Amino acid sequence: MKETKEKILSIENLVIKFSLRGKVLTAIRDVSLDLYKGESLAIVGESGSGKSVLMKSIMGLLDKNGYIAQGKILYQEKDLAQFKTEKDWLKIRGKEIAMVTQDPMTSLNPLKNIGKQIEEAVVLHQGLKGKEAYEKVLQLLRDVGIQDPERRYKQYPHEFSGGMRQRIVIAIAIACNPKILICDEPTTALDVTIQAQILNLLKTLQEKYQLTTIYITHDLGVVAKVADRVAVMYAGDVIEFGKTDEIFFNAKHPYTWALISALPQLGEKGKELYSIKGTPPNLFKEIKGDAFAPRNPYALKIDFVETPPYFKVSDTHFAKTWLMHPNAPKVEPPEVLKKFFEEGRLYAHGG
Ligand SMILES: Nc1ncnc2c1ncn2[C@@H]1O[C@H](COP(=O)(O)OP(=O)(O)OP(=O)(O)O)[C@@H](O)[C@H]1O
Repeated sequence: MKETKEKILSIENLVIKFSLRGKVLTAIRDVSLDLYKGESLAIVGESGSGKSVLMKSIMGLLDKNGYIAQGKILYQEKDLAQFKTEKDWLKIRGKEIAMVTQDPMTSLNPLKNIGKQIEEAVVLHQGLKGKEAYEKVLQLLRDVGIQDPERRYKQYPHEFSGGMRQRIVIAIAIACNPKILICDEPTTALDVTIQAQILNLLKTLQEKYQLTTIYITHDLGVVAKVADRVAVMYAGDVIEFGKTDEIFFNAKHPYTWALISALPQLGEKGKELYSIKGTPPNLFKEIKGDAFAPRNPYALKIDFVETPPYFKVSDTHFAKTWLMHPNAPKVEPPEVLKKFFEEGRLYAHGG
């Protein structure tokens, strides 16, 4: 992480619920999370763990049946959780906090050339006009690695490959001069080589435009490439967070162990890749204790009764697991992980 510790966004005790056919589902359960200026934070977790809902809440994009039941989202001395109208959100969305999603086709207009689409953002958010706006678009196209921008300006989304379209969406996001860029599975729909190029591009732009970035992903490979810090979500809660090395090579929550064990790099030749057994809890019901307990081979009795607090691993690393309690039995991570942790720590410290 960059050495600045200035907070740019603070989520405090956030609870988000959805009304569905007369019942209530709790998608975010008392989440607190700080985002620091200039950093790149990855939010990881299985499908349904609440990553997208959490991000949508900071952009005012929750579905109509969703609402913030409790908590704060503090940004520049404002509590975004209190925003009620679209007018409020328009001051933040795009302008201060922008988002790049998995499928660029849904954010691009198929009937307009891409130059005009980027130019609209430049005119609206940077107040440029005419030739100046046009030049800015060309510069943005170059910034996102699109060659021959004068010719490309006039082309339509269908004339670009998936990777190129993602670059255009990134150009539109950057055109708004946001402070925070949320990348929601930005490379999931792309093939592996293109994925790497897009991630490199995002890293370069983060430096150039001094962006704070949040990556939502279930791909720990992406995390390793781009993130300074990682927050691991399970069933609507952040169960562990820390610097990327701390999460990769010194994880403490058995759910994080399970996520890392499922990494393809850890697969043994001829053996099926590890996958987490069981299913996440029903979010319509109240969750008692540690939500992961029923799937956790290391679960203690207390895990089924009481929610663990955050235990401190280091100044930057916290884990919500009773295994960290001083009186808990000493439990070693799975064998395959121990080896990975040891080798990783050596590598991470340059030894
Ligand atoms: N509009 C909605 N109505 C009811 N439930 C919803 C709604 N939107 C999201 N949810 C529920 O909230 C929970 C969290 O969903 P979310 O999309 O944030 O998960 P995710 O971690 O982003 O998953 P994925 O990786 O699949 O995108 C899920 O149980 C989901 O079914």
